[in-house]
Amino acid sequence: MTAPELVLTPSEMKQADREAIASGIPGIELMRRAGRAVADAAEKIASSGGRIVVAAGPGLNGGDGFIAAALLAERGYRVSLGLLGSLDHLTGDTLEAARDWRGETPPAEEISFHDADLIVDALFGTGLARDLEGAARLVVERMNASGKPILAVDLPSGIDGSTGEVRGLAVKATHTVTFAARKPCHLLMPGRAFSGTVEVADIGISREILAAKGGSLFANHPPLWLHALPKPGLMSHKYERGHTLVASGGATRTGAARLAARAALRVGSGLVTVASPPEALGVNAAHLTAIMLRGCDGPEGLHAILQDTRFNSLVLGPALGIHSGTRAMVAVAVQARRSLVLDADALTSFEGMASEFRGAFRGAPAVLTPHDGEFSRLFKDHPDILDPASKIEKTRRAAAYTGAVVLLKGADTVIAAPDGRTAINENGTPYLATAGSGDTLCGLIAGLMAQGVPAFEAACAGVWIHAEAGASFGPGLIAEDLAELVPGVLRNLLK
Ligand SMILES: NC(=O)C1=CN([C@@H]2O[C@H](COP(=O)(O)OP(=O)(O)OC[C@H]3O[C@@H](n4cnc5c(N)ncnc54)[C@H](OP(=O)(O)O)[C@@H]3O)[C@@H](O)[C@H]2O)[C@H](O)CC1
Ligand SMILES: [K+]
Repeated sequence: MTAPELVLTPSEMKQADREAIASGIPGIELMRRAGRAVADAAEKIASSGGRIVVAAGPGLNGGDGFIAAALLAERGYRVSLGLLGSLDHLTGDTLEAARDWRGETPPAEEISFHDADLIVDALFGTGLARDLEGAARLVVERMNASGKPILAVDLPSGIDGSTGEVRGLAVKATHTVTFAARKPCHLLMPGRAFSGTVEVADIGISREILAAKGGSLFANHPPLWLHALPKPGLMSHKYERGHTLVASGGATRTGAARLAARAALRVGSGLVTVASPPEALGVNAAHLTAIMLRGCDGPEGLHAILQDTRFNSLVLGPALGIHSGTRAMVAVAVQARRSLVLDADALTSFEGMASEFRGAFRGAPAVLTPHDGEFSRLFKDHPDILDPASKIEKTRRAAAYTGAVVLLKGADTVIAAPDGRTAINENGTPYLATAGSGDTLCGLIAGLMAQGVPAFEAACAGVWIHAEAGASFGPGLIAEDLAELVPGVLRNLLK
């Protein structure tokens, strides 16, 4: 089975580099391999004998650029190289790499990109330390204005490797070659959009070293959680596949719960029940068939239903209303220690009250699924959680604080477990930004937990399945479609 894809932060990658060097691969050799991978990638983009312009920076990223430039010239390309900063200031492996290059080294701000078939961006990689200004900014502006294909070395210059943020200005690359493992900026927005097609080149750093220095951050793909998905056997009974309970809003706000319920059923929860306020029983009954229905009058009603221990997984939040009654429902659910998904109103009802969530979810598996706005409202009195520039860091801190798996939604959804395991999702589609889409996601996660899938794996799998379903449909997608697309996604996954 394929191993999960490790993603390393720039500082983890630096440690892995050091470890690889300590284990006997000289730094210059790592750089030569990196430079060769860049040259190989350039050859796939620019036709033979074409013109390639390399912009090299003062650090090791620039060193990779010198190696690539020298190799491409040897291979018959017409190569020119512009250097940011002075040749006299180059040191270490970069200086050694520069000696391979036989051509001129005019200032990068003076080289022309207009007749290039390909631009190689080797200005800055993981060592970017501040916003682009002056000469660096000028070069990047001209590269972007050229309209030529740009191959970024390691990452597009100006993008922060650990957060994916633009530091003032960044290269808009069409291709990126990175080394050993992807960095967060290749998956997080906006870095992902600036990276173009990303290729990971093996430069001989072993997976053992990568896993020892990184090991807690992953790209969210099936190898991360497929092993945890249930595969119902011939003898399995619907009660063994769990019973998901979804709380419904009032008479005019019932659709969200039914969307979640349908998704839970489609993802394999053996039974699913909508818990409905008495006044909404009629409207819910008119729309439900395979899904069961129970009257549930507020927190007391929920408490009574949960006396039946077969309800093992709950969704609370979609369209429940923002008020103390919703807080009381959450309290009942937490006390009952069932698998729990909290979304929407169940989060916003705790605006500025995150302290009530402190460690609250340590007793049973729980997943919180905020979007940015819900996250900011919930943790508004917690700058330590809201302030980090990195979405990964924010999500991890929220998970550590609450003891729940936290799933911070977006084009680059991040899922973090309290133990630090974190995944970044990348198969999303803009078509998922449609009313009710989040309700469906809650149902998928709860339905997986009902079947015994642990919270982190359920959240990761739920996000991926949800996005895959959305992407398979494309334009015109509405939330009602999503649950119906789940069987096709599962069929492919489980075959
Ligand atoms: N296994 C690997 O991944 C390998 C990666 N390699 C390459 O190494 C780079 C990282 O190299 P590093 O030297 O640490 O950093 P950079 O080259 O990205 O940048 C550092 C230099 O850039 C200057 N700098 C930083 N920010 C700015 C800025 N905003 N404006 C101008 N100059 C800037 C910095 O100067 P300081 O004044 O801050 O010191 C440095 O001079 C990695 O990305 C890979 O490409 C190796 O080849 C080995 C294998
Ligand atoms: K770069």
